Amino acid sequence: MAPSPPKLSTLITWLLYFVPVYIFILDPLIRPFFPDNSSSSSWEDEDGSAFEEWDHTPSTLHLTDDSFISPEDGVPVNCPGEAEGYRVHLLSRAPLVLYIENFVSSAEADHLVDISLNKYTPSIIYDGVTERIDPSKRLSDRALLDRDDTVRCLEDRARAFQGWRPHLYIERMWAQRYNASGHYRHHYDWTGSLARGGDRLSTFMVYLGADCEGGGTNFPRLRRPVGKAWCRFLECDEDEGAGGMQEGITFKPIKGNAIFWENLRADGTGYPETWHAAYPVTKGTKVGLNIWSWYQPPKRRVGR
Ligand SMILES: O=C(O)CCC(=O)C(=O)O
Ligand SMILES: [Fe+2]
Repeated sequence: MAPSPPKLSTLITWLLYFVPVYIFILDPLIRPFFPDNSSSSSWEDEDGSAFEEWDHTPSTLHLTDDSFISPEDGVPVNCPGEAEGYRVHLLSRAPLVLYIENFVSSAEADHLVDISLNKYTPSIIYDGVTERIDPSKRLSDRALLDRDDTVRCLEDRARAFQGWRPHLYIERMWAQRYNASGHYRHHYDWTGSLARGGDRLSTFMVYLGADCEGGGTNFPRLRRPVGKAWCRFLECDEDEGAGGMQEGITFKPIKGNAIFWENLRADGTGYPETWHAAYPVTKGTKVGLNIWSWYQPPKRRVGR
């Protein structure tokens, strides 16, 4: 006698078991074998328009080009005005998000602002094809910093912070200045371009100048840690201007402090949780410093 087909109720029961097994067990297991770089084509702003944030985009990634990255060229590191040390606080494990108090000293911050003056040009965005100025998405000025002693010292600090990780390249540093109404809409710093030669593994967002109101750095997909301890660094409901309306967490601009986060998972795909924005400055001026680290996977030797 042919076996009778399973009853509908049995099928539904199987499905109810299968869905959580797939989501929590099978999918995480097979995901590393099928890296999802589709995120590279989903650079979407909240209004649904394609939007990327590159400051400088080589048509092919040349991580040896010293107009784009800061090669380790053996120049001895001399750190004028360096602070005693910094303090690190863990905000999230995956993605790794760390808050660094006193990452640059006040003297270093002032020096970096000084050398950025007279170098500012309007910040651009890049949509994968053309670079353009679009103040509705990014309204700020940026300055490429010369690699003087302080900048080299900071490159060295950023490398050390990341354990002198091999295959990591520090991008030339840009200062970014926001005056009143300056902002940067939500975006990722990564692009899903690892297979094409490299991607931004990590970001240090350093506050060099914070004589401003507003201008917090918002991560709508990160959750605020419990307790009040983080309210020193994060907008909390009682903070004026926080308004209780903001999604996720918002870091207050505090001179000398930095947020560090990893953009890429171990398999090279980007973390959606790193979606972030610079909220509008409502008064005064904010100056930030981006330190981006690129990762370029080692090339496999053929025939071994
Ligand atoms: O200025 C900020 O708070 C964030 C800046 C930023 O996200 C960027 O320049 O990529
Ligand atoms: Fe960013």
